[in-house]
Amino acid sequence: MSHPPTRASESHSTDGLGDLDRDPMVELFATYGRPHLPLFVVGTLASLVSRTVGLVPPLVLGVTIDALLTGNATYRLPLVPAAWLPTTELGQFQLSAGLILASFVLAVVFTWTQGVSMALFSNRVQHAVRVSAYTAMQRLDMAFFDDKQTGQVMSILNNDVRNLRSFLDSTVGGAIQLVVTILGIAGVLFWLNAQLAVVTLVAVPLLAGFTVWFAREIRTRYRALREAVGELNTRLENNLSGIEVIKAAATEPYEEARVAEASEDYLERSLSVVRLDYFYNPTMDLLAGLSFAATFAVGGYWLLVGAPPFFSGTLLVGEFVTFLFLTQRFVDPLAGIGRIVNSYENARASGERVFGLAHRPVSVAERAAPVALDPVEGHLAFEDVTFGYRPEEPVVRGVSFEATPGETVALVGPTGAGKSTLAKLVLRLYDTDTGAVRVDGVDVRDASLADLRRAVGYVSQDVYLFDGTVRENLVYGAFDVTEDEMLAAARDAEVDSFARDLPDGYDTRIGERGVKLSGGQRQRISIARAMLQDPRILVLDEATSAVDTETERAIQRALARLSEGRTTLVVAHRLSTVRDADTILVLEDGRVTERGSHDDLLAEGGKYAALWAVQADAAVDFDALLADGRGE
Ligand SMILES: Nc1ncnc2c1ncn2[C@@H]1O[C@H](COP(=O)(O)OP(=O)(O)OP(=O)(O)O)[C@@H](O)[C@H]1O
Repeated sequence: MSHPPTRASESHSTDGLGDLDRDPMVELFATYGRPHLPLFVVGTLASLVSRTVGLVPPLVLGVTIDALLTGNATYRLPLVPAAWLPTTELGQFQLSAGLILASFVLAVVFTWTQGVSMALFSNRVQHAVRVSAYTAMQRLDMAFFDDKQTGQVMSILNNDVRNLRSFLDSTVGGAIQLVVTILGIAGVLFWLNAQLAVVTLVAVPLLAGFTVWFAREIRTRYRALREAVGELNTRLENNLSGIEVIKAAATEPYEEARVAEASEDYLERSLSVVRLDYFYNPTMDLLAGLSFAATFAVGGYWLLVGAPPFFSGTLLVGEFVTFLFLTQRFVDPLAGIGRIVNSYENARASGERVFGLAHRPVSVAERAAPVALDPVEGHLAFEDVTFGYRPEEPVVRGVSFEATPGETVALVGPTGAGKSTLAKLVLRLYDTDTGAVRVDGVDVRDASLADLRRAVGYVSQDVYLFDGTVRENLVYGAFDVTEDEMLAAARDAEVDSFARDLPDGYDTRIGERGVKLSGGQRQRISIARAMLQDPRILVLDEATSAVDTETERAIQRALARLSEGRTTLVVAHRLSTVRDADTILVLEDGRVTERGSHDDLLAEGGKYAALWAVQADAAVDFDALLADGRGE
């Protein structure tokens, strides 16, 4: 399973994503959260108010007990001037009951406001993060996509982005409430009885230290887990795409085992998170419980026996009840810190992956001031080009050739010789290691990428069609063509003949990747697409797969119409294409070993001539012939 590193992974760490220069969570808030700050502020304030209001019932309860039930103190409410308070006991009791009721109603209203604001905030941020992660992904080098499995990228764009949302939605609100509650209650506890508060808070440093350890431990486990989600997605995505092969080869049990293996790996890593969580959470609960028990023991002793050693003053029953209520509200959130740290670290691992896409350096990028290629004449030149997918293993070596506008250059050679790679270099899907590819004399690295790719039409070996109608696929990339132009191209590319017979004509949906069409039909749609793009330079990677003679002829006619008057670089598998080319390059192991027109090469009597002499079929078996030529 291990591959030697390629360009995509050599300069990067574990997962081939870019290194972030700041914490992913800072990036999340500073870049994506900021535009929706009002929602966040409303949510936070609502959360603060609902928590503060929540403190009212225990305070009122304590005061009521001490003033009205035990009669140990006068009826006093914090922050309320004594003159405003009722003087009769019944009036005071009614005020207490009213305050308790009002505080519950207000808490509900503000909790609702907080929930709605945070849900809007998190969903909007999710949308912005997803769109920007997609944009970042799209600009990455082809080398990234060669290396990275679709499932991994999908899991970043889907699962990891969603993970960030659920963190913002449930955890951020919870964390703010928690901080407010802990700080607020700690303050009130000190205000009520500083000596007893020390007993309650003595557990806090322990809890904090333990939580820091937990956060560190769980971070690496979450990173591994996010990776495993990607691996599992990759497996599933591969199998869905290859379902036909699986069924045809009857490899269902084998694939089930492979999916089970990936799922088990995911399970293992989830469990490693869960195990840590299940050690941490009860320990936190225990420490919090001890803090409550200690408060109860010390306060109870104080009430029953008198001030314990090192303590002074008196404690009232109502005060103690308030204190215990608040202590309970203090220790519960303490125990909840774990859930928040957990969710934070999970989101952080997702954030690293999502923002890693944007921070990944791109080598095939436009210069600051790119040269416009508009209009294009169509002069194409390769100057001593060397390129390898891994720089130490060149697959194109010192290739030079030139095609003046309107000329056709055919590339022939055995499989793996580097023909398709040369074709891709014209589009600048990769950058050359040495030498240069020039269009109209401009090095493609200096040219505007959009101009370059508009100027070069590419009909690849494996035609990719999008799920959609025939019409949508025809006009893909040339969206503003008229109906007549579309129909003319469809006729020229011999699409019209079959499109009209489809159930809904041009509006027939062709399925994912165009599965509802035959290979030859897909090929012709891609030729029509190139016609509508009307490029000055054409790169044709002829399909090697055999089609029937009639289809073959239709494709040939379509290609001939398409390449008319355009500079054409064709990876040729058919004699007709080769014979009519202005220049033929024989490529072997990345090098040009013969070059010239068909007649020149025949006269030369080299490998091409030998090949031609024995070639009887329409498709050329360069492999066998060149092997014969070498006397192997
Ligand atoms: N994306 C890639 N990443 C790494 N290596 C690649 C990649 N694409 C092709 N190669 C390797 O580069 C070499 C040249 O491949 P290329 O597709 O250019 O050959 P070709 O002459 O077009 O072959 P064919 O006639 O079979 O299409 C091969 O050894 C191949 O394994």
